[in-house]
Amino acid sequence: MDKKEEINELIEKIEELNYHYYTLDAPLVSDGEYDKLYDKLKKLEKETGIISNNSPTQKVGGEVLEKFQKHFHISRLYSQDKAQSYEDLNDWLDRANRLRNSYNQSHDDMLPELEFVLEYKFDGLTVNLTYEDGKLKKASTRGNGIVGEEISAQVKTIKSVPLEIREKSLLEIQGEALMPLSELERYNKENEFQLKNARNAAAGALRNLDTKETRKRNLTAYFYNISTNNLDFKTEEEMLDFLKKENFNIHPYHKLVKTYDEIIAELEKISEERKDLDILTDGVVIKINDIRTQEALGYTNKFPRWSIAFKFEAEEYTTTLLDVVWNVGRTGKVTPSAILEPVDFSGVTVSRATLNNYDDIERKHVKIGSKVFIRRSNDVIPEILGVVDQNQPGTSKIEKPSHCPYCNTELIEGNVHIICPNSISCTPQLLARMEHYASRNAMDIEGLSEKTIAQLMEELNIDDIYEIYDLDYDDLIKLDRFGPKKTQNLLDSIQESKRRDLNRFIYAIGIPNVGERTARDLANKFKNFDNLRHANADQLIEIDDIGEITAENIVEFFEDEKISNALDILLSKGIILNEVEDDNSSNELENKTFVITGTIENYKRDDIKDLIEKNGGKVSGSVSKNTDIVLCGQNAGSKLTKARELNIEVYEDDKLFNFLEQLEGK
Ligand SMILES: NC(=O)c1ccc[n+]([C@@H]2O[C@H](COP(=O)([O-])OP(=O)(O)OC[C@H]3O[C@@H](n4cnc5c(N)ncnc54)[C@H](O)[C@@H]3O)[C@@H](O)[C@H]2O)c1
Ligand SMILES: [Zn+2]
Repeated sequence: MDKKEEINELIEKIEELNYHYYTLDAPLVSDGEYDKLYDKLKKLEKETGIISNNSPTQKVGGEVLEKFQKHFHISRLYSQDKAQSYEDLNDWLDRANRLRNSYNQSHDDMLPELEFVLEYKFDGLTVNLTYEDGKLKKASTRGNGIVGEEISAQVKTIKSVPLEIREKSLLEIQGEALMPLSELERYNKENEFQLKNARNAAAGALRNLDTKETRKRNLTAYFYNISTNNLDFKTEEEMLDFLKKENFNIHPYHKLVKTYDEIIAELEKISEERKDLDILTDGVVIKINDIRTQEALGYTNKFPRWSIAFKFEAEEYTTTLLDVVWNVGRTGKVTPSAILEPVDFSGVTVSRATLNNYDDIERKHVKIGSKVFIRRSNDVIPEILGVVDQNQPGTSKIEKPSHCPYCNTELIEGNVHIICPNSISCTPQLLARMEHYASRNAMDIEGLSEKTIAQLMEELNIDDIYEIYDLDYDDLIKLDRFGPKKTQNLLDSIQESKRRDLNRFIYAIGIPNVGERTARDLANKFKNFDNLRHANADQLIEIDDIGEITAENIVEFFEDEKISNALDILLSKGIILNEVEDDNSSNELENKTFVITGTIENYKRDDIKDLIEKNGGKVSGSVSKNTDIVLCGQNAGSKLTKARELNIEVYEDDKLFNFLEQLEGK
């Protein structure tokens, strides 16, 4: 195929994708895949010089739907030029500097050294608000940058959008409407109709004539730009200040930097932190701070020359679901795991994804052979967001298993999960229980890894945890990969694990719903294991964080004859539990919630968490109005910003270290 044909084909394909994305709010491919096609087109256009006015590279995407009133923007709205690498960013900086220098050579009113404001690139739907006489007159989508769709009623469902402001002159204010990820999760739990992704969920909500539906999605919005000739801002920062004073929601993250190195340092930080945010961001927008420089640099057909969007690696992809396998966990839960056509996720090949439970499969209409959207955040196993097309031909239903794939026992239906009730001899259950017992935060038996446990089960017929205490040198030395040293080390660590704190043991035996924290509470209250075994539900509920269900779980666990016998045998192996004494822990931090952020020199996060919990406090992963104190190390990011915003007490530097030392001294 010659290049011209290839260009035409790409244009056609991209136009189709644009239509599904911008007009229908239901994309056919992930952004990463779209960007690849787009970049290919740009490259071919550059190579051949054939650039049609109609090419998607030459215009802002998004046609208006008939069902909406057309809205003509007073000032044009633009897209953003993109940098996918530091090299691209450097090129942009060079260009901006060249443009500034050439301006300065021919003008007396010299432009200042470049400074940049960094903001999140919010991944939602652009909204343009028109204010006149201090009142919100109209709200519209961006559309193609010249004409958008009027969506005033829809935008007014966003509680934070001010209906009145103090400034009386005519203003157009741009921001991005977003559906918080927590809201997306809530919505999908509560509704039959499943939203696949927060970006399309926000766009679909605002471009919906039924404002009841818009309201149900609890959107939020962040604002970042004003187009006007009536106000005289000198810098981007001044403009943001103005927005803030007028009660627009502006994101607490915006940072003024001067050098390329500073920009890179921020990008590195944000690429990590954004994963903790409750909104989607697909990059950082880097804008020249000085407004006069912005004006001097101007615009292309499609974007400002004075700003650029640095895009992060895509987190979403599409691929085909090939099969579903069912795994059995420690408590007998049988959960589905999707086998995918391998897909390259910025360097990592992904071939599996979680599917939570059978309800999840049904709700998301996932079938064998479905083309699915998957999302990978942090390092966790990717999840399946939904299918591209519910009515895709050639797919087949995923059957719900009736018998355990491992032990063939008939499965029972739990609340949400299917359960294999054979806790005695179902291999994966046993293996997971033993692995949990031996894990670092439980009995901490070094060397007793999943792999070794599997080996012991298979070759020595170990089928309950107490049997490990009977192992001797001769048993182990004959196993594959076991030399004298490894054998002795494992025997030593098994011996050593016989003496542990009571709370570790309570955690290790795997009572349903009893995590580390509850185990500690139980140990503190009941002092020794016997008291706990004979506790009744009323006594258990006296503990703050234990509700009726957990209390019931605990009582049932100890009443179970098989469990009780196994525990008796286990204890008879010479396990000595350090009973909790009153002065062993303090309740100094009772009812206080802490958040840890940044790197704290000489301390591991887990250890700090331990210290706080030992003293009765709680540690949470995110800052909210329920946070009492934020412990702040180096390179702290958005959590710190949020803490300052909410006026939450922050311990850092000396104060932080004094506090930790005091706790350690307890
Ligand atoms: N999956 C698909 O099929 C498909 C199809 C079309 C487009 N897309 C996605 O959309 C992108 C192109 O869309 P686009 O042209 O709207 O550009 P864009 O979304 O990449 O960037 C421009 C937009 O960013 C917004 N923005 C967010 N935060 C901002 C901030 N702090 N300051 C300024 N602007 C901010 C503005 O609304 C602006 O219009 C593609 O790269 C792709 O990721 C995907
Ligand atoms: Zn089973």
